[in-house]
Amino acid sequence: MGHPPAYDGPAIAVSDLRMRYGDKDVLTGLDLEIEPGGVTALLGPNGAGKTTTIEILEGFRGRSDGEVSVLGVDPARGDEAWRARLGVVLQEWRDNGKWKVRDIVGHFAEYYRPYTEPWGAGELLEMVGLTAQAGQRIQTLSGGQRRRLDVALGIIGKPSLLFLDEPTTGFDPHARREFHELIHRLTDLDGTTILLTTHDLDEAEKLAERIVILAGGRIIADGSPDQLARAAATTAEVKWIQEGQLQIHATEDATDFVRKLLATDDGKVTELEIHRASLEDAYLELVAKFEAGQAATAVDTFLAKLWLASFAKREATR
Ligand SMILES: Nc1ncnc2c1ncn2[C@@H]1O[C@H](COP(=O)(O)OP(=O)(O)OP(=O)(O)O)[C@@H](O)[C@H]1O
Repeated sequence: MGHPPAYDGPAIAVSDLRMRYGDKDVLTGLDLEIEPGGVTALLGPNGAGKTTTIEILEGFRGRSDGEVSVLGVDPARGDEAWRARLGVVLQEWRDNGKWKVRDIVGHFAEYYRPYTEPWGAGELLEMVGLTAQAGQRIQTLSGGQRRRLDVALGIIGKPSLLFLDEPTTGFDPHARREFHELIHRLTDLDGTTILLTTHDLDEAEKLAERIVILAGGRIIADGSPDQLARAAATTAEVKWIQEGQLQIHATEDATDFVRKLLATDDGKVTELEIHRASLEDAYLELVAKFEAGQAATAVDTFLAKLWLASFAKREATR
């Protein structure tokens, strides 16, 4: 009654999305499909285009080219009823700090009422852990409390799809943990799909069942935290000193390599070390190269590591 018809396609479907600012290509052909339910993290270094992507999906930003469907609607043509099915938590937004927490929640609830039955202020503030702050002015909240209010305002209309842009930037470890607990609580709500952006791999691994890595204008890796970790962990780096020289060799079978090395070294190998690359190593290297302005090399190296790993896996299953 008054509610939009149920939609049972993908929550998000993006095909060959392109975005160019002036003469700078930020997205160069992004393909992404997200089924309803669960948390997906869009992970990437600063400047990779995460905010651009999420703002296009939210309908806040036009695109240069490509097909985009969010809850079955092109965001460029989304109406108010469509918007009311989305929850949006921006990187930061300004409001009047003199408002009381309970009052701003009530104000936002009214916006959604023509389309849906919003959360009541009491239960919503309880859910985000702000009951004690209900009568406080926004300007007196801590950073973590402030962010929880942002989330409360994002979910007040019981959205089918919630966007969170860099939700924990600037948090201390305690606030971050509390926030992660809040997200886990939200995913227990009926069928809410969450897409969040972060540049922190640890956060993506803790929060999301699917991690999509964006770099160099496109998606360069996509999988569960476990799948990506396994893909990155297959290659090992063997380091040793021989006749005063540091030697390094990358291999998928470190045991076999070391056995052969020691069988023929005449006792000259010292300081032998085996380091198995982790997803974190691969990702940190990607970020460092990206920040040094070597976007193309960064992506190639990262892909080589994951490719080598998936190739090794294919060989092993033959
Ligand atoms: N309105 C704009 N005009 C011109 N360039 C822009 C605009 N918005 C973003 N950019 C550029 O596009 C690139 C991607 O920016 P975007 O904010 O989407 O990246 P991001 O991955 O969200 O980064 P961060 O993690 O730092 O928020 C950056 O180089 C940025 O400077």
